[in-house]
Amino acid sequence: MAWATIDAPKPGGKLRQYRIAFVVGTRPEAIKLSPVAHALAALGEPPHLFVTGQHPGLELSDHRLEGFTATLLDCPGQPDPMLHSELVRGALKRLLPLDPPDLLIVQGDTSSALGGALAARETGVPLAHVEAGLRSHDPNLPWPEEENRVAIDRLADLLFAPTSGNAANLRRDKVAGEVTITGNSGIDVLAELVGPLPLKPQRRWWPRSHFKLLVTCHRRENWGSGLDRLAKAIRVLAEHNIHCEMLLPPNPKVTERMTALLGDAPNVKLIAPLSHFAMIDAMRRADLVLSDSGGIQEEAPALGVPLLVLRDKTERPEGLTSGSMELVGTDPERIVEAVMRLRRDRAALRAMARPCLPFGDGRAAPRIARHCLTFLEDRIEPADSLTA
Ligand SMILES: CC(=O)N[C@H]1[C@@H](OP(=O)(O)OP(=O)(O)OC[C@H]2O[C@@H](n3ccc(=O)[nH]c3=O)[C@H](O)[C@@H]2O)O[C@H](CO)[C@@H](O)[C@@H]1O
Repeated sequence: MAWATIDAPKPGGKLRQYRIAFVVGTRPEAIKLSPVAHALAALGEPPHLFVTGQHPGLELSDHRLEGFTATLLDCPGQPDPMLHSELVRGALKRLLPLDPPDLLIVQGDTSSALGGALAARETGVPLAHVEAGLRSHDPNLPWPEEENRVAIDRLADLLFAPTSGNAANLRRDKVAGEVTITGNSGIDVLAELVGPLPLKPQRRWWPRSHFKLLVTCHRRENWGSGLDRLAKAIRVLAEHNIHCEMLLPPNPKVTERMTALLGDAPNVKLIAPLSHFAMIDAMRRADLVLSDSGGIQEEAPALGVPLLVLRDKTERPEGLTSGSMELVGTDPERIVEAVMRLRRDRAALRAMARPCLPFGDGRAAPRIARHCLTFLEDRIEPADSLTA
């Protein structure tokens, strides 16, 4: 494995170069780990990336990660996410002992993150979890992510909780590792893309000929009948002159189904996956977003974009408390009622569109990077000085 090295003395006069590695499997992991990688690099500790291949089309350069050394694990996502975790775990169990990192960092709740966490534990590599403590308190919603979160948090030495509610979940679970509230690094990325946070309210809802929705739906729980119900709601809304941009996810099964259900619907435009910048722009241009995504629940409040969440439960209740989003599930009547109500009631829509920061202030990554270094200094340097 090629570790990036820096010849100059470390900031603070230290000569020790730590070896920090990340596991990156999916687009949201790349989005949220990019600012952490850059914050570590700014402290003289550029991380090495283990890219699992869970999302085969993932381009590191789309997320400003191309400058970091990387090992490709060649473990594409599997229909059975548990099998995928096993593949990542096996690949890393072979690689980590060859040149062990001082710290392995995983993010979120993907099968890549779980595989990385298990491999770290089994090879004795300390583990940090970015985005720790999220809980829907229902092992099936979302599955397997809720189980993955609980398992990773139990294994981690360092737990970076985005919010105080996430930290409370971790205390309730009596995790053994050290918990720090940092904010979500996904909000740091928004600050890079749209400018300093908090944003000023920008939406006016001047009378327009049509009301515009942006819709994303990719969660496993919504495959099958959930997609049928959502498509039914969108057809009804389109008949009421509500224009809908439906974002097709990379998953071909979901894309084929949505194309079959909505390909010919008037006022509905099906669009291919967008770059993160284009996605944020599309969210800001929509009057209302409908989504089952986790990351979009964090981004919408910060951008001041009203959001209806196409799920029955969320692990991000902070967005509900802030008034930026509502849970509507996938019942067509409930979705249509909520959209029509908000189209009529502009005051309610405007109240949902006040930019707010329940998931972090945009400075999570430097906090996470500093904590990682403090942990390594405390852990490694005393041992080094004993053997010197
Ligand atoms: C159920 C759930 O919440 N699952 C998790 C999932 O992602 P999550 O559900 O957030 O995954 P998505 O695929 O929706 O990715 C969301 C991110 O991708 C961006 N986007 C979306 C569509 C598009 O065409 N282009 C684009 O750039 C969004 O702006 C957002 O930043 O993995 C994340 C990373 O571990 C976790 O934080 C989430 O908890």
